[in-house]
This record gives sequence, C-alpha cells and structure tokens, in this order.
Amino acid sequence: MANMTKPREALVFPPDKSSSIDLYIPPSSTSSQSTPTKPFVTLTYATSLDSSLALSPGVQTALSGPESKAMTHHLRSRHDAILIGCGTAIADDPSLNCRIEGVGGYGGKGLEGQPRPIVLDPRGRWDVNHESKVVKLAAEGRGKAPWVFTLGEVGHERNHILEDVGGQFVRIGGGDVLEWDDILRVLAEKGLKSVMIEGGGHVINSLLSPKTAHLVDTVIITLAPTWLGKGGVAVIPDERRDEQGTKLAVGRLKDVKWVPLGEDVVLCGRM
Ligand SMILES: NC(=O)c1ccc[n+]([C@@H]2O[C@H](COP(=O)([O-])OP(=O)(O)OC[C@H]3O[C@@H](n4cnc5c(N)ncnc54)[C@H](O)[C@@H]3O)[C@@H](O)[C@H]2O)c1
Ligand SMILES: Nc1nc(=O)c(N)c(NC[C@H](O)[C@H](O)[C@H](O)COP(=O)(O)O)[nH]1
Repeated sequence: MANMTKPREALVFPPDKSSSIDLYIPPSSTSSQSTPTKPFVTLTYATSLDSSLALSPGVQTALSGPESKAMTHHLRSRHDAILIGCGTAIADDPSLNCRIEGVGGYGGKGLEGQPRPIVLDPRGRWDVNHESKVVKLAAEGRGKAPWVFTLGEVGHERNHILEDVGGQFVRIGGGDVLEWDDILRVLAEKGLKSVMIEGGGHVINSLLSPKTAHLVDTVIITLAPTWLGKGGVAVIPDERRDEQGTKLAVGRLKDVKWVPLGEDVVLCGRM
C-alpha cells in the first residue's frame, strides 16, 4: 500500500533534473549566499510564448506541465520564503506550501522544508479568512502561515485569523508603496536568508524595473509552449534609457542554462 508511506498529493522532482537547476538556488535554507541586509532573491514564474502569466488579470492559468510544476515545488523546498502580490492571492487562492515528497506535512517532520509565504498587500485588499487555502494548510500542519506585508493597520478579526495559525501582519515602510529595499531588509531582519518571488505581473514588473532589477540574484523561468493572446498579464518591465535618452536593454542574463522539462523548457540565469 504505497499510500501508507507516501502522501497521495506528494510530488517528486528527479535528482538528474535538479542537479542543473540547483546551481541557481541557495544550496540549503541555512547557507548564506546573501549579504546581511538582503536575502538571496530568486525570481521565478511560468510564462507563455507571448510573455503572459495568465489569460487575463485575476484569472488563474495553468502554464507549467507536471514536470515543471514539480520543479517549482523543489524550489519552494529550497527557499526560506515564497513571495507573491495580493493580486495573485485574490485571483488564485494559492496554497503557497511545498508538496515535494519528504518535506514537513508530506512525509517529513514538522514544517521542515516548508517556505514562509509572504503576501504584499499594502492596502489590505486580500480578504484572508478561515477558508483561505494557505490558512487551512497552516492549521493542518502542511505549510507555514503567511506573513502579510501592509502599509497601514488591519482589522482585529483578520489579525486573529492569521495569528491563530502562526502568521502575522507586518506593517512596513512609511510611504505610499511597499519599497523593495524595505521588503527585503525586513525579510533579512526576520532571519530569512532566501526568497523566491513568484509573481504576479505587477510584482515582477516592478522588481525588474531599472532601479531594482539588481536586487535579483537568479532567475528561473518556465516557458510553456502556448500563446495566451492580447489582454493577458504580461511581463514587460519599464524601459531603461541612458543620460542621452537612448533606449537600452533592461538587463541580460549571464551564465544561462536551458533545461527541458516535459513539454516546457526552464531558463536559468544570473542577473
Ligand atoms: N504564471 C505564473 O507564474 C504566475 C505567477 C503568479 C501570478 N500569476 C497570475 O498573475 C495574476 C496576478 O497578477 P497581478 O499583476 O494582477 O497581481 P500581483 O500578484 O502582482 O499583485 C499586485 C499587487 O501587489 C501589491 N504590491 C505591493 N508591493 C508591490 C510592489 N513593490 N510592486 C508591485 N506590486 C506591489 C499592489 O497592491 C499590487 O496591486 C493572476 O492572474 C495570477 O494567476 C501567474
Ligand atoms: N510555476 C507556475 N506555473 C503556473 O502555471 C502558474 N500558474 C503559476 N502560478 C504561480 C502563482 O503563485 C500561483 O498562485 C501558485 O502557483 C498557486 O499554486 P499553489 O496553490 O501555491 O500550489 N506558477
């Protein structure tokens, strides 16, 4: 009876595939490839051939095939935190846990290998409640409870919902927006040494803007063999210009590797 030893939902990512990908992620959650003020930042998402993350804003769209989905969960097992914007939290009601065989809740002890979910929600748009998947999983011991980064106060009820399962609202910054320097500094102060940033469109485009793209250490992108068409959630960061006004590339990856995974291909590179 295989199900007695291996939880039904657990995913497996084969070691021969992980050896290529692992060159681009922190070797373990306790290792330090980071400065004390910034965690190691992996930007990772799945895109279509026309650079879209989803068919339309607010629509969850499966792009990754089973092999690259397992790869994403392998990445989740190897980062201290996983970060998304509230647009994704609202659209997807994501689990934000790791379902690789052997991590805590999926055959392993405690919450070993489970990343801390971070949701950027400056104005409290995400109605996190007892039915939110990430809250239910935390209550069941199959994932960590989320930390929600905000600019202002939130109601007592939502505070209790998160605190009851070990999460919290974290008020950061004094301005009108959550700045990447502040977000990453707070993660480092809280002892998180690595973070994978999954999206969605606003989060990725703002991080890849010319002023903050240097904060990214590595990029791991799943390219799915499909076109989503106009009106999608596109990855297209702000343009960069030199002092004369001439347009330049925003950035180009170094040390690039393409890893085929099923029908998808995974692009790994360093900023
Ligand atoms: N294919 C993928 O890998 C993937 C990954 C994630 C999300 N998605 C899809 O993307 C869509 C959601 O994307 P989106 O762009 O609407 O929302 P998003 O997830 O990027 O969230 C945007 C919100 O985050 C908040 N935010 C806080 N700090 C920010 C900062 N520094 N920069 C930018 N935003 C900040 C803002 O309130 C903003 O409105 C959904 O359809 C989801 O299914 C796809
Ligand atoms: N790698 C990847 N491939 C996809 O095809 C896709 N749609 C996402 N989307 C990322 C986004 O962060 C989603 O919200 C989570 O992937 C939800 O997944 P979970 O419920 O946490 O497993 N990511």
